[in-house]
Order: sequence, then C-alpha cells, then structure tokens
Amino acid sequence: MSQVATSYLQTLEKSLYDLVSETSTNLPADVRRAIKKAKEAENAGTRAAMSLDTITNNIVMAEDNVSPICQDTGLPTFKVKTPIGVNQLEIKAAIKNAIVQATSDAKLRPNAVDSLTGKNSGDNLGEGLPVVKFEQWEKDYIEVKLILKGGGCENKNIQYSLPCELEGLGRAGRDLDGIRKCILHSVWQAQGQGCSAGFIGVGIGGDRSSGYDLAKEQLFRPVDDVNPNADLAKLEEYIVEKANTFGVGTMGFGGEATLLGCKIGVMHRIPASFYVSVAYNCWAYRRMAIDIDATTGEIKKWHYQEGEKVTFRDEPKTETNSESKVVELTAPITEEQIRELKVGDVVKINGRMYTGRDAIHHHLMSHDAPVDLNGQIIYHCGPVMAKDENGNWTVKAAGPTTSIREEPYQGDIMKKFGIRAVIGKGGMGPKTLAALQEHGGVYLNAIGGAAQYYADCIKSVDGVDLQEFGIPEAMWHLNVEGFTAVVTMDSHGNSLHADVEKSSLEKLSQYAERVF
Ligand SMILES: O=C(O)C[C@H](O)C(=O)O
Ligand code: SF4
Repeated sequence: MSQVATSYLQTLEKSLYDLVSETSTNLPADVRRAIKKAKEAENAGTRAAMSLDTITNNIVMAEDNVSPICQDTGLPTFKVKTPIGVNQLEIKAAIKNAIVQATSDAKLRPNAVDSLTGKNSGDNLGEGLPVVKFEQWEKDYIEVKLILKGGGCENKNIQYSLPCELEGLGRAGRDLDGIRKCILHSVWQAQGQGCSAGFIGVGIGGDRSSGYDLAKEQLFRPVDDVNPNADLAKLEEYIVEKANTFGVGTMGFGGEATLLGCKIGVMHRIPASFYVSVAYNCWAYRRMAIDIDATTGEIKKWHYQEGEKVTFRDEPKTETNSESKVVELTAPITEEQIRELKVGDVVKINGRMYTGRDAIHHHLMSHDAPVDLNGQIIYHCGPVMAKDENGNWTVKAAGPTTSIREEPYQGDIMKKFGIRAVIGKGGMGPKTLAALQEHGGVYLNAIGGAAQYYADCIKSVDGVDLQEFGIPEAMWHLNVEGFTAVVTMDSHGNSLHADVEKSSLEKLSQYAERVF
C-alpha cells in the first residue's frame, strides 16, 4: 500500500475514533440548550429541579473526564454518505477499529451481547454490530453521523397501527388527528423509564421497519429546526407543549419538563397499513456528525455546534429540597430502619452495595448468592469499568438501569436473601410494591444517565462475582460515599410511580377531543 493510502486510513480511523469519543462524552450544543430550557421551567427546590442539577453536573463531569455521559453507550449506529468512488469497505473497517479502540479506552461500555448464548463479545463487535448504513451522494466529502441510543429509551419506542384504541384518548383514526393522539400517547406511556425529559423522533407511514428507520432519522435533526411541512411543524409544536402538561417530569418524579423535542417525518404507505412509529430518546441524547475530507481523512466540520454551547459551569448552587427528610444509611440495614422511610425521603448511602441487573436476578432465582445479602443493598447498574496501572478495577461510569425489567424476580429475591433496599430508576410494579410491604423493603430511585456523578460516589471496588456474565452484568462489590437517591416506593404500600402514572393519565385524557 502506498504511503498516501496508509496515512488516509490512519487519519480516517482517528477521525472516527474522535467522533465516537466525543459523542459518548460531550453533549452537543442544541441538546444542551434544550436541557437548559427544562431547568428554567422547573421551580427551584423541587425534586425535578434537583434531578436536573444532577444531570447538568454530570454533563460537566463527563466533558471534563472525557468519560461516558451515561454508562449505557447504546447500540452504535453510523450513517455514512460517500462521494462516488470512495471505498466503503475501508470506511466500515475503520469504524470497527475505532469502536474496538474506544471500548478498550472505556469511552464505550462493552455492549454487544450474543442473543442466543448471552455472551458479551467484550469489544462491541458482533453479528450485525455496529450498525453501519451507507449512501452515495454528489458532494466531494464524506459525512458520518453517529447515534449512541441506550437500551432504556429504546425499550420505550412504540409503533401504532391505525386505527387503534388508546388509553385515555379513545379511537385514533387514519388521519392527522389520529396521528396526534398516537404521539401524545407515546410520550405518556414512556413515563420516566426512558430517562425523561426526552426527545422523540416520529415516522408516519412506511412499513414496520422503514417506519422506525424514518423515526430514528428524525433524531438526527437539530433540536431547534423547523419542519418544512407546515402541518407537521404545527403538530411538533403542539406535542411538545401538551406533553409538558402531563406532569411526568424528570425521571418521572413529576414536574414541568417531560418532553424536550419532537421531530416528525412522513413517507408514503401501502393502502392496508398505516403506522405511526415513535423512537424515544433519553435526555442523554448522544448523536453527533462530522464531515470528513475524502482525500486526507481529516475532520472538516462538526455538526450540531452552531449557536450558544451552554457549559453548565456557573450554575447557582443547588437549593436543598426543604420538604425532604435526609436519611443516612449503611448496610446491613434493619427492617426497622426501612419501615421508617417514606416516599419522598432522600437517602444518602455510605459503605457497601452490590450491583445486580438482568443476568444476576435471573441467576439468583435458582442459585445461592455468592455473598451474604442479608440487610444489603442491590444497585441495578451495569457500569463501565477499567483497570488502573496496578491492575485494580476502577469505575468509569455507573448510573442506574431501568428497574422494571426485574419486576418478575425482585420481590422473590428480596425475600429469599433478606435484601432491604434496591436502587434503580423508573420504578417497579405492583408485585415488588407488595413484597416491599410484606418483607420490609424500599425502592430508591437514582438519576438515570448520571453515570459520572455516581461513579464519583464510588470510592473503591472491593470485589466482583459472576464476571462470566460480562462487565455490565457481573456482581460488583462497591464501596460508596454519599450516594444519593430518593425513596419512590416504600414499605407502606406507597409508590410515587403509580401516583404519577395515574395523574398523568388524567392529563392525557384532556386531549381526547379532535384538534386537527
Ligand atoms: O443498560 C443500562 O445501563 C441502562 C439502560 O440504558 C437503561 O436505561 O435501562
Ligand atoms: S440509563 Fe437513561 S440516560 Fe442512560 S441510556 Fe438508558 S435511558 Fe438513556
């Protein structure tokens, strides 16, 4: 290979590595402005305002540490446009190398799991991963767009087949007003589980797969652009305005900011099918794009950086929520201590906690625990880990994962092992609530996506079990200081999540009348 070709490939790979690292660690200017707007909408001292403070602190920390904003660095999806004659196979190979390097540098969590065996590949490569889609264009440079969309918000995507019946809204027909109802419903059904306040991309028409593709394509539009289609521009504005009256709020804690952006695209359909597909993205809206010089491989331009880039560095100090009682806890915790906690209390944890998510919960149903869990705390978390120069594990990012996935197991496991507290996000269902009451347990909600903030509370990693499940799924023994979370389900049958779901459904029902 000639000198020139070698250096093009090396530069290209470096450019793609920079794109991956920047996307994972530094939120773009348009997203930052939307988050700032959300902060301005919340009243100081409320739970939602405090959560947004944690979120913006986390954004600053991720940028400073050049570490993942959220530990779930998602399913990397690249969209590439190339001039005619550019070798796409070389670009794909360079993308893969960049992904492997970024994973080994802890900019990405090893996230590629064999769907049949459950084995994590360890380097983010796998069957069909990363997703890379190519298109040719007439321009003379390469454009690469990347989205790192996490699993919690991906699980809240929803596709409607019109006509349909919707909770709270009734019949949605095959017209603009039916579309309006589906989109409102999509935001409501996500509640706080996709780490609200979120952004949605909507695809009208197509079939099931092209509809979702169109929805995801909308997530590449700048947050503050205006839809060239006047009807859709009106609908986008309407959806954001009304969704923010639902009272779901940040993390589903209640509040004014539920939806930060809505982008709608339309394509033709076939007569029998009418889909409305919605892609929900968390506040950690990590998408970026670059233009690359097709002869040198160098980055010529970063997208989404026009306008003010809010730094969140000179924010006024967080006012503490005067309504909340602050309780310090250290495991092992007694039943008596747990029964004193009520929904709304703020808990500060010091000492030991164990991570456990999907694989651990499944495992514990039919096996003994590797450690004594009596009186202990389980943290629903799949961290990004790295080894320091002495070979010791360090935590690079460690926010909570969506707890509802553990609903089938959680209550049984708490009772079986004597676990007193679980920490996660998005809340859990009636089965867990009943178990908390019966056994004396509590559910604590941490701020989803605040992976740097929580990593900072983890002072050491004291051990790990079941590492064969892969880094995110292993049981890490963490020693924490001042780890803060809110009681959202207590041992007296109260659930903030159930309350917010109910009150937001009432709000949703106010929009059943025809508008368009
Ligand atoms: O996998 C994770 O760590 C989190 C996930 O994105 C979630 O929101 O549940
Ligand atoms: S934890 Fe929340 S912020 Fe992170 S990827 Fe999942 S939904 Fe997004």
